[in-house]
Amino acid sequence: MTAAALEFDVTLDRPGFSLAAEGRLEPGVTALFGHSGCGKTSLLRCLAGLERGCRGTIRHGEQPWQSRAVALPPHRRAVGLVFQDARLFPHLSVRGNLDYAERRRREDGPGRAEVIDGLGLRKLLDQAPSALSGGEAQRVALGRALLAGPRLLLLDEPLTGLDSARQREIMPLLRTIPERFGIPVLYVTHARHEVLALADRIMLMREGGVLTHASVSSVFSSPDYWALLGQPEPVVIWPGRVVARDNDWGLTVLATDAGRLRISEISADPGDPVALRVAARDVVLTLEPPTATSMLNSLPVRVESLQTVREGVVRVQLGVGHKASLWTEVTRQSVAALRLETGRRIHALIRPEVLGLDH
Ligand SMILES: Nc1ncnc2c1ncn2[C@@H]1O[C@H](COP(=O)(O)OP(=O)(O)OP(=O)(O)O)[C@@H](O)[C@H]1O
Repeated sequence: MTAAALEFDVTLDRPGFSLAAEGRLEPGVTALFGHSGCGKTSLLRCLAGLERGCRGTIRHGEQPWQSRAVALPPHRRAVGLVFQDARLFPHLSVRGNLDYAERRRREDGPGRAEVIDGLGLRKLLDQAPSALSGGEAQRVALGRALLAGPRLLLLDEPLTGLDSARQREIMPLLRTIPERFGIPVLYVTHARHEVLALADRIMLMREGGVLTHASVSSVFSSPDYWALLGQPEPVVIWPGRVVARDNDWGLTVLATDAGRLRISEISADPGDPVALRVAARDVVLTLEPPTATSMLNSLPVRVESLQTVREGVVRVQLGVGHKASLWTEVTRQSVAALRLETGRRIHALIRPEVLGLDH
């Protein structure tokens, strides 16, 4: 399949609501996140060609899907859509639902066996949709969308309504889709943990517009967006990579912009990418690097800024090396005891949490 980006600049006007959204979706998972009613589903419907009132331009690679002169109908856009409810054809078996999608395929796409085995559908082929659990039905819906050979996959809260065990079952499958099939995936969700576990980038919407569109790590690490993300405390996301396993101690060593970190062993191999979340509460400040502590990671840091956020509580921004930063919150008493001021060099003990791995 050709991996091409989707570019759009669209508007949609409804009584009491206006959408004006612009962006470029590269292959990979982009989470579409924002408060209820900000226009996420409306944008998805515009891209899929389902909103008659949608104006503007949409282009997939070199192919215009919408312009002044062109308005490709939904079935010519090769868009795969999966909603919160699986919407399978009830009168067809799982096999029948998949056959239908394959017959509609216009161009090349993933192989039938690859989709069936990749999503664990083989045992379900002869079942009726009414006999499937919610998680199974969503897997079939994904399989059906992929077999139609989509150039863009639009997922509208596909995990909502599933219990956490079923979510854990489907998340790793969703994560592999862009890499395996090389298509952009736009993923609407209200769940922060899904964004952190699945997405490469996040498109943050507010009141019908795109507020920012950038890597998950840069958006989550920026205080500007914590309120909209519903982020309860300061946090940074550090992209990293596994560099080694320390089998003697059952540890995994990671390389990050903040330097090498050690964490409890995870099921990842050297070279694998990982994302680390470090929240304010996982950071402890100390004047000297400790000689022995159960916190595995001690980093030299520099105080970048201090801000009183609540009575007696001071938020401290720390620089780590040249590229990484970190937040913590301390009492006024600790500010005095550690003599914290901008530019001061101290040490931070941190306990990073690894994101997006099922272990
Ligand atoms: N079919 C419709 N007719 C008229 N107004 C609509 C229709 N669908 C949605 N709206 C309105 O358009 C606005 C955007 O709705 P949309 O469903 O795109 O938001 P959303 O961000 O997907 O919300 P949610 O997170 O609750 O699903 C809202 O004000 C909504 O009430």
